[in-house]
Amino acid sequence: MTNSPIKLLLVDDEDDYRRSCMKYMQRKGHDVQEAGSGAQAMMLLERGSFDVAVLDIDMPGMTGLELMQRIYEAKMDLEVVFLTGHGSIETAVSAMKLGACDYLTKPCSLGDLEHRCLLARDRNQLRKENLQLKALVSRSTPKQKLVGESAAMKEVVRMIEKVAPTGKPVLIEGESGTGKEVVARSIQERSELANKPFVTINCAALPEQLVESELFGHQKGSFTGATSDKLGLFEIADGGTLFIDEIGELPLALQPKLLRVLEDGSLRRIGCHRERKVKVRIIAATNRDLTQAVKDGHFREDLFYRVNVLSLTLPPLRHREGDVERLIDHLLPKGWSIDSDAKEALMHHPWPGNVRQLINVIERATILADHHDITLDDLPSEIAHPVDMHTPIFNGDASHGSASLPPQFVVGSPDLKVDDLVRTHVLEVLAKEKGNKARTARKLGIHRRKLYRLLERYAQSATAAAV
Ligand SMILES: Nc1ncnc2c1ncn2[C@@H]1O[C@H](COP(=O)(O)OP(=O)(O)OP(=O)(O)O)[C@@H](O)[C@H]1O
Repeated sequence: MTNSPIKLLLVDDEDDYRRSCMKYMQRKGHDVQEAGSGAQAMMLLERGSFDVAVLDIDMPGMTGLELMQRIYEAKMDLEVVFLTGHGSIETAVSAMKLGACDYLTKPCSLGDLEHRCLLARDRNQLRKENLQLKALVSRSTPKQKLVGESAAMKEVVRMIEKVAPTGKPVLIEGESGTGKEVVARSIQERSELANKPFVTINCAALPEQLVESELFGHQKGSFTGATSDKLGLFEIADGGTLFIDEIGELPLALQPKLLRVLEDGSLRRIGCHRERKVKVRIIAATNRDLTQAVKDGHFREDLFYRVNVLSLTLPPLRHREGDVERLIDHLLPKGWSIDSDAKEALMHHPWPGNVRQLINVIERATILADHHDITLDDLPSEIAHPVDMHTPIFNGDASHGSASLPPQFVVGSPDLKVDDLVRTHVLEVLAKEKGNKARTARKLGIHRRKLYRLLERYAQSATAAAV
């Protein structure tokens, strides 16, 4: 049992008893509020957050039992301890059935009441931790090693060690696939919150309408499809770390809500008036230039300063000297080898998709290779036989207004599919924009979410083709 202060609500219509209780609990260091009626208690419950409520059963107006019913229906996450007079044990049993965790018969010693409240508070915390653990188990990924010995990566590790123990918000910038999530986890592992929840959300991967309910939760019935109360990720991460990936994609309308949580830890679930308090460390990541997004009016300046207290930039893989080779050694499965030509080709590739792309290429090669040895033949042709990226793709016969494309892509050829053309163009632009999806989408004139969907489809069809 911990002795930290309990956030306590005392509800009793007997003024003298309630006040002496309140004085006693305050002397013991607890954070106490009082209510002389069920209605007044309900107001306080809707406004603040409590660990435990002590309710007297026999009150005029709304009885303790009715109040308990309201607490139960609103699914408030607090524990209830009942106070009952002699002869009302049966009522106390009904209260327990409604979910109260303990009851005491009046008159009782204040020391005993405090002891029961401490037990109730511990139970409340256990229940919360249980929820957090469940969320963690379903979302967690195994610990990942941050491979890299280049000067650029040594600087990243130095920064991780500096920012980790501060507990302050961190903004991680870097191209897609450079390892921003791995770095976020490694900051958490080196912080005081290492054993607390680490919860992640990717703002670009979710439809806009879902981001709000994922982050802040919702109340049953607050919109079509809200069939039950839902805890938001902020509440699940309470006491721990929330990693917000692609924060630049957070809808403008939601940004003030995030700003509030960052300012004083308060939030409201969708459709709920009750304010809740959370304590969460934010680590955000972006592959978009947030300063530019602020200038363009897509990202609030005040929020930018809140998330950008400390920042860290991940270099693209092509700027990490010697790390491609180290990563190859790390990624090759036990008992596998790679011949020198294939290794050379990998080391000379510019890796617009960074480490993630290298992982995919090696995975694909291990599917295609014979005898556990990767050769040039097992690598995608643009890596095994690179063409000069600066050679224009559309450099052909201008009089026909058509382009000279690689042989398999002759415009007008009956075998040429529109999908293949689109795919090639999308990937070329992505490579030219060095993996930056925001710029690629802008260049292509499509929304970023559309680009994400296309890339996901290409990745799936590449895996299917390899198999
Ligand atoms: N230095 C590294 N050592 C080992 N694995 C790494 C390293 N960097 C990245 N990875 C791996 O590369 C993949 C992509 O990393 P991650 O998801 O962290 O990138 P990201 O920058 O967050 O990408 P995005 O911007 O697309 O969300 C993951 O499988 C991760 O484990």
